[in-house]
Amino acid sequence: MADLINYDSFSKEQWKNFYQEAQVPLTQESLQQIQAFNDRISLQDVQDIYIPLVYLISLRLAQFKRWQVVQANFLQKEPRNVPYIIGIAGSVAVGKSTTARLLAVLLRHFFSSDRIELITTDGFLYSNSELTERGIMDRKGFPESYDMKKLIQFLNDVKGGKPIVQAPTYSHQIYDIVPEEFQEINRPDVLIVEGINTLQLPSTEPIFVSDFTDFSIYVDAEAELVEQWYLERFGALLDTAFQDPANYYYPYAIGDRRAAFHMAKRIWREVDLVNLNEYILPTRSRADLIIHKTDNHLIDRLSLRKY
Ligand SMILES: Nc1ncnc2c1ncn2[C@@H]1O[C@H](COP(=O)(O)OP(=O)(O)OP(=O)(O)O)[C@@H](O)[C@H]1O
Ligand SMILES: CC(C)(CO)[C@@H](O)C(=O)NCCC(=O)O
Repeated sequence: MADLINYDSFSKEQWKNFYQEAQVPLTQESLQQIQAFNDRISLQDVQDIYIPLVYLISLRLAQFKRWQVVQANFLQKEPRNVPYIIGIAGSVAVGKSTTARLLAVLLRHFFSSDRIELITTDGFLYSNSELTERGIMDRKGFPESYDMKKLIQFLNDVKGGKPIVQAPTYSHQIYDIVPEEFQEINRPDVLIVEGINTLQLPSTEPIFVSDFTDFSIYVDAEAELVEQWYLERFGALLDTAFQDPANYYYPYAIGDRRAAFHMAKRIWREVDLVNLNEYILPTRSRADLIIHKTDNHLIDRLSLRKY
C-alpha cells in the first residue's frame, strides 16, 4: 500500500510478542462484559492484539499526562486533568463500535481508577427530518450529513474540562437521532470517540476532530468482507425488529426477506461503499494505528505510524 510508507507493519505473531505480561481478565467480570455485547469476539485476539494495544496506550497516556504538567509549568499555571481522546475510524459496519466497546472494557479493567467514556459521532448526524429538509437523506454518513460544528464544540468542551457535556444519541433501530436523549460526559480521563468521520478534514470547518484526538485507530478490512458484515448486521436488525412496530426495519422484517436483503445490498453499494471509497478510506493514512481484519473479524496485521 503506497499510502502507508510512514508505517511499520506487523503480523499478529510479531505484535503479540511486543507485550504479553498482562492477561485477559478471563475469570472476571470484564470477560463477561466482553462476551455480553458480542459473544463472537475472539478471545485469542483480545490476548494477542488488545493486551499489547492497551499497554501501548498506557505508555502514550503516561507521556501525555507528563507533557500536560510540563506545559502547565511553562505557562506558570496549575496543571489540570486534560481528557485523553482516542479516535476510532473506518467504514460503516467494519466493527468500529465493537472495537471501541472492547477497548473501553479493557481500559476500565486495567485503569480502574480512571473514568473511561465512549461516544459515537453518529449522534452528531443531522436528524432524518433535517437531512430530508436539506435534500441529503440519501447521503447519510457523508461529510455533509454531520453537524460538525456541534461535534467540534462538544470535543472542545470535553477537552476544556467542562463538567457534564451532552452528546446527542443515534439509534440504528429507529434509524434516526433519538429526540431528547443525551449521553452525559463528565470530565473523563479517557474518551473514546468512534465514527466514520473521526479522521476527516471537512472543508467547511477550520478545525477538525483529529485536532482533539491524541491517538487514532483506523479499523480496516476489504470492502467485500465489510459488505458481508453489513448484511449480517442487517439480518440481525431484521430479526430483532419483528417484535417492535416502532422499529425502522419492522416493515422489512414482516415483509419478503429476499426483497429486504436486495434493498440492503443496494444501499451498501450506492451509499456506504461510495462513502468508504470517496471519504473514509482516504483518511486511513492519517491514523496512528491501522488494525486490519480478515475473515470472521480476525485481526491479521497492524500498522503503526512511525513519524
Ligand atoms: N471483533 C468482532 N468479532 C465478531 N463480530 C464483530 C466484531 N466486530 C464487529 N462485529 C460484527 O460486525 C458488525 C458490524 O460491527 P459494528 O456495529 O461494531 O460496526 P461499526 O463500524 O460500528 O458500524 P456503524 O458505523 O454502522 O455504526 C456487527 O454485526 C458486529 O456484531
Ligand atoms: C449511521 C451510519 C452513517 C454510520 O453508523 C450508517 O450506519 C448508515 O446508516 N448509513 C446510511 C446508509 C445505510 O442505511 O446503511
